[in-house]
Amino acid sequence: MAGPNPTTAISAPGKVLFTGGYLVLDRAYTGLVYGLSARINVIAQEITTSPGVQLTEIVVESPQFLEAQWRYGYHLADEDGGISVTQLQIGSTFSPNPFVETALAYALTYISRTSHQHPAHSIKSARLAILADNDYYSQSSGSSSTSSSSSTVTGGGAGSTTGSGRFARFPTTLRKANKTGLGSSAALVTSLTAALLAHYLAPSQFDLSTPAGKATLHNLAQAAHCAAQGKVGSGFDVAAAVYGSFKYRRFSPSILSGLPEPGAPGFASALVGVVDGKSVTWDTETATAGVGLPAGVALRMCDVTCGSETPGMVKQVLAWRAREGAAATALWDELQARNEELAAVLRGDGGNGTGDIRGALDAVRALTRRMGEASGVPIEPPSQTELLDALADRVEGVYGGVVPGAGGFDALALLVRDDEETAARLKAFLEGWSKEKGARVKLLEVRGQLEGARREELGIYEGWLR
Ligand SMILES: Nc1ncnc2c1ncn2[C@@H]1O[C@H](COP(=O)(O)OP(=O)(O)O)[C@@H](O)[C@H]1O
Ligand SMILES: C[C@@](O)(CCOP(=O)(O)OP(=O)(O)O)CC(=O)O
Repeated sequence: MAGPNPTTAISAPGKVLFTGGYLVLDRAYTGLVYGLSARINVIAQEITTSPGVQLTEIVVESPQFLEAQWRYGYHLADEDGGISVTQLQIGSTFSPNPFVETALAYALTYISRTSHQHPAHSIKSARLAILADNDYYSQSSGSSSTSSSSSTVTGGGAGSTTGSGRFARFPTTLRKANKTGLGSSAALVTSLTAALLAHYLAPSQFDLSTPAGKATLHNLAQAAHCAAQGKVGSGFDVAAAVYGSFKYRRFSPSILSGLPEPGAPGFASALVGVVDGKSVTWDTETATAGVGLPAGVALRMCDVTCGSETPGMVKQVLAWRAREGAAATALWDELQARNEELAAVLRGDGGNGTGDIRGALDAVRALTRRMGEASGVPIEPPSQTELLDALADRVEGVYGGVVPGAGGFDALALLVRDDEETAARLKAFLEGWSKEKGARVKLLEVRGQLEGARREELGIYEGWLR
C-alpha cells in the first residue's frame, strides 16, 4: 500500500565542481566533484485529519522564508500519463516553484507504479518541510535596510523560540534571497524525491542505504531536475546530492531525451523503465576512489556575493568549441591532463604531501584562463585571479584555490590547512580585502564532505516541525 510511513527526514548535500567545468558536459572528460557539508533537509509527515474528512493534498513549505508554502492537488492522468499535480491557490498569493512541482509529479508517478497503487487517491496526503543550511544563501540577501549580521534570526520556526539555531530565518521571500551557488535546486529535488520515496514505499522497495536505493534516487532525481531546469546539464550537481564526492563522468544525454512530458500518454511506463534501468543503460560514473584530500587539508568556500549566469556562459563556451574544433579539443585534452594531475596530488600520489598543491592548481588555472580568453567568457576574471593569488601568496596555510564550476564571479573554492589559526587569518584577510576593494568577500562555514544523501534523526529539526 502507498504508505505513509511515520515521519521521515532525508538530507542531501550541496556541491562544488572543483575541476572539469565545461569539459564535464562531454562524456569524453571527467570532473572532480566534492559534496559539501551544507545540506538541504526534507521532512515528510503524514497529515492527520479528523475522522470522516476527505482531504488529499501535498503541502510543501520552506519555513525559513516568507510566503514559502506551496499546496498541490493530484490525480491520475489518462492513458498512462502518471500522477499529475496542480498547484492550489492559497489566499491571494500564487507563486509557482517549478523544482518542487516537477519533483512531486515524477516521484508520485514512480511511487504509484512501484507500490502497485494505481489510483491516485491511494496516495495519502502529506506535508513536506524544507530546511536548508544557511550557507546556501548570502545572509545579507533580500533585506533592503539591514546589515549582514542583523538580517537573519537563527532559531526555531513558526512562533517557536526553541530551535537548535542551525537554520536561519530569512526576512525575505525565496525569490529575493541571493544564492551562493552551492546547488540548491539539485539538493532540494534530490532530498524531496528521497523523502517521498522513503515516506510512501516499503523499505523492501526503497532503501537509501543500499546501492540499489541510491541508483533509484539518482535516476529519478536526474530526470526530474533535468525536466525542471529545461535543459540537460552534466548532472554533476544531482549526482553530488546523492553520492557526495567523486570523479564524475556524465550519463549519455540520450537516456533522458525520449521521456514524454508528465501527464502525456505513456509517461508513467517510460519513467519507470528509465529509472529502473530496464529501457536504458545508465552510464554515469561516480568513482570515489579518484577523490581525496591530503591529511590536514580542508576544502573551504568563499562567497563573493555576486553570482554569474551559468547558462549564457555555457552557450558561449560550447559555441567556441564547435567553432574552433581541433584547437579547442587540444586545449580541453591538455586541461583534462592537468586536472588529473591535480586530483593525483590531492589523493596523495607522489608522496610530496601539500608541497605539490600550489603548482598543480596554478597549472589548471593557467589553462582555464586560456579557455576563457579563447572563448571570450570570464571563467577566471582578473578580479578573481588577483584574489586567488593574494590568498595563496599572503595567507599562511592557504595552499590555493580555483573559481569552480562555470567560473565567473561566483564563490571561490580554497584548499587550506585545517586549523583554527588558518581560518582566523583567512577571515581577517578577506575583511581587509573587502574594505580595500569595495567588495564583499566572506568565508563560508561550509566544507568539503564525502557523504551523500542520508536519513536524519528528527531531533535536529526541533522547533521547526508542526
Ligand atoms: N529552500 C528552498 N525551498 C524551496 N525551494 C527551493 C529552496 N531552495 C531552492 N529552491 C528551488 O530551487 C530554485 C533555485 O534553483 P537554481 O536557480 O537552479 O539555483 P541553484 O544554482 O542554487 O540550483 C528556486 O527557485 C526554488 O525553486
Ligand atoms: C559549466 C558546467 O560544467 C558546470 C557549472 O557548474 P556551476 O557550479 O557553476 O553550476 P550552477 O550551479 O548551475 O551555477 C555545467 C554543467 O556541468 O552542467
